[in-house]
Amino acid sequence: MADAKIIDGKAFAAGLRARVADGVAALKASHGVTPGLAVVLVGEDPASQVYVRSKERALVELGMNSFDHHRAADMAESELLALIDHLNADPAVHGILVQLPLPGHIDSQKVLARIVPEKDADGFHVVNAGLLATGQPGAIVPCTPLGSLLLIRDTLGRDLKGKRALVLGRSNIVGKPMAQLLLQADCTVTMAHSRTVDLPGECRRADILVAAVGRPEMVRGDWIKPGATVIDVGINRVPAAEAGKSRLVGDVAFDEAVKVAGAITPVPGGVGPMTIACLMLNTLAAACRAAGAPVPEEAAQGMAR
Ligand SMILES: Nc1nc(=O)c2c([nH]1)NC[C@@H]1CN(c3ccc(C(=O)N[C@@H](CCC(=O)O)C(=O)O)cc3)C=[N+]21
Repeated sequence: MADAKIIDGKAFAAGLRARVADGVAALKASHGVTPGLAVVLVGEDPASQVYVRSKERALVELGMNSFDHHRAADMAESELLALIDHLNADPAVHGILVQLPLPGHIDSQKVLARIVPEKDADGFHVVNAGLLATGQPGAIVPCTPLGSLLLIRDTLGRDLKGKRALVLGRSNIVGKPMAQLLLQADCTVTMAHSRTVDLPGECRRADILVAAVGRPEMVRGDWIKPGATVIDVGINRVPAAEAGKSRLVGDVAFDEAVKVAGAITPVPGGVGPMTIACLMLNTLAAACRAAGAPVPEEAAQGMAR
């Protein structure tokens, strides 16, 4: 069999960013509103600094306002909550992102719960999780699952009815919302995790396999149904052959899987760039809702807007 089609998330994300930039320009023209995202970074973790910088760059490129709030790792939880309150009340801020993980002395759930749901650009607030789970209008969908669904629809077409989907991983930020989106799209959804009996067998039944467990190259080629669509959410840094160097690998053993799958996302260049593009889309959507303008269809994914 021919090798799988490699799903170019980087190219799709570039197209999505261009559509968001058009939406930003249209909202400025129609309502005089410039979408703004506040990015809150606590501490000096180098990986977090890289992500935050790429988010800020994307915002400016797309014509949006970027409000940076970098704070020391030892800031008090009460100070962070006060900053969130301030951003909640600021009409120029349409989205708020608190970069995770937070330092250990800060309760992340408490901080995320403080963001007003309408400004929760990550879609992590329990209100947004609940709106998504119950299929109600106005849900902000988490960026990585949203980006993954856009790639799945671009590969298989809009109609995913009756397909068997398996989500490997049950986190609140990827696995659970991914399963909700696929269910909303009329897939038959299985959620698998570390305690699943016969993980390879479960995976082999899936027409759509989404791997989000954070274990480097855990999903092997013989776990994959021939022709399946494989979405690899994992971004794992592992030692490279050359001493002292590292490389990025996904949760899927790509070289094996590419020989079996029908289509597969690479790491890097797959889901990662979609996460940032969808953060831009969610910020635009939040600004549209705040202004009473129509919300882009891509942000809603078939749910009521
Ligand atoms: N509140 C919050 N929201 C997040 O969305 C969030 C977060 N905290 N904390 C950290 C993780 C991680 N994350 C990534 C985004 C883009 C890439 C990405 O673009 N990756 C590139 C490669 C990057 C590289 O080369 O290092 C790729 O896969 O092609 C990766 C990881 C968002 N996160």
